[in-house]
Amino acid sequence: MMLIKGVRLYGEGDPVDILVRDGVIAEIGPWLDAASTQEITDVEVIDADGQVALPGFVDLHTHLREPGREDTETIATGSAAAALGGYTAVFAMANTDPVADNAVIVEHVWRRGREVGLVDVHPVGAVTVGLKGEKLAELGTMARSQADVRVFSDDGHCVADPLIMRRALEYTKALDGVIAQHAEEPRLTVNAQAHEGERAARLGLAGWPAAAEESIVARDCLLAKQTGARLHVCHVSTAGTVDVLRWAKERGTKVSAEVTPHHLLLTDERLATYDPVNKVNPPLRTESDVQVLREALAEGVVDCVATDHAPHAPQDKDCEWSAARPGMLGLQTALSIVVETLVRPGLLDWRGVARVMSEKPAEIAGLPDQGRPLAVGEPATLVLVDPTARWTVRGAELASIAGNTPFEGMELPGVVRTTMLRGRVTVSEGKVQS
Ligand SMILES: NC(=O)N[C@@H](CC(=O)O)C(=O)O
Ligand SMILES: [Zn+2]
Ligand SMILES: [Zn+2]
Repeated sequence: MMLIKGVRLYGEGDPVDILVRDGVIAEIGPWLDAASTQEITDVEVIDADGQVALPGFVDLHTHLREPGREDTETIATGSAAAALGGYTAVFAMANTDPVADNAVIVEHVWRRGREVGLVDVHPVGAVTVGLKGEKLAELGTMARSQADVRVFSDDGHCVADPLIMRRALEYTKALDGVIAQHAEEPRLTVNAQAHEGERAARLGLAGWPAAAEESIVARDCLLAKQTGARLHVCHVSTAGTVDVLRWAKERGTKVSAEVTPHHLLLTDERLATYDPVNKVNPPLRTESDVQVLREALAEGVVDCVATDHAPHAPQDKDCEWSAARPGMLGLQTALSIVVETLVRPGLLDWRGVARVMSEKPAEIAGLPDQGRPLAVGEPATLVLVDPTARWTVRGAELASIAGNTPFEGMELPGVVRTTMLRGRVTVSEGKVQS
């Protein structure tokens, strides 16, 4: 049994205590120890004075690199990074080696996640065999496997062929699943290295035009509307995509969308140093895109935050810009970036943080026991955040094997003190409990 003392639920109202019994929130009230728990021995007390309690975060977009690139991240190290970031569930993208395009691989990832036990690891199934975009993978077999796959994505690649995309949407509709699309028209991004605009031109980097993203999002929204299937748009990066999403939602399309922490904070101004730590797909965009993305998230046109946590080995990052792989770490810095870019400027309150980091992603993925309200009878799957403390990001100190963070040296607000998964403390005072 556990007693969490002195937290403010969703950062609202007076501080309360939360009694956790058998993995469930058993009681919530002021000064529980004085009354109901008086005779109870064996109570572990968590002093959370001044902290904010939120439902555990859910990341719809994580690259765990196992199997295949265990030199950069494993299910164990990625799970630790996730728990430290306040996450209780993550969706592991399918672009592993071998690709997670069949039941054997997704069951392996699922089982390994359970063994580690720090967060619920849900494998994402590939949409097409080998992410090649040519032939649908066995979506049904993955859905019926132990891993119970409901989110399918070729992330890293776009499902570019409109006919394959349409079939995939029809198929996943029947499975009650969702396609998460990496929206990038490949014909418009051949050799692309940076956001197409003034800065890329000045730096001599080939451009990745906003329209390469927006045209695919528009096309897929039309296909989703026509098929009645659910579409999720990965890592939205442009103001134009927000316009398309707003239009599609207004006409009743079942579309949801995520934005990454880095697209909420960083711009292509970063590229001036040619440091590949800033190379990511889709690329960092402009100040006005960043502002529009923040407002769209606050408003709900963009539904949630997803990290696109993408660990890479030093040899794939500490090299010349054009040779470097795109992607950056995200799990341990996501909350702080959301606090910095949305809570502090007053665009989102803590209730809103719970919505965009926990409730919405759980709903999009169809998870019944994540993103639940903090209420009696609900699973004790939650995170306790110190809202006023600050910390300095050091890539080498993060739990990931790789260290490629663009936030190196930044001092950020919001510190995760405790993470709890169904009553089990996975992080205590910022340390993983394995
Ligand atoms: N975001 C990235 O820049 N890279 C991702 C792939 C992806 O999300 O498209 C990766 O797997 O490294
Ligand atoms: Zn992607
Ligand atoms: Zn990704």
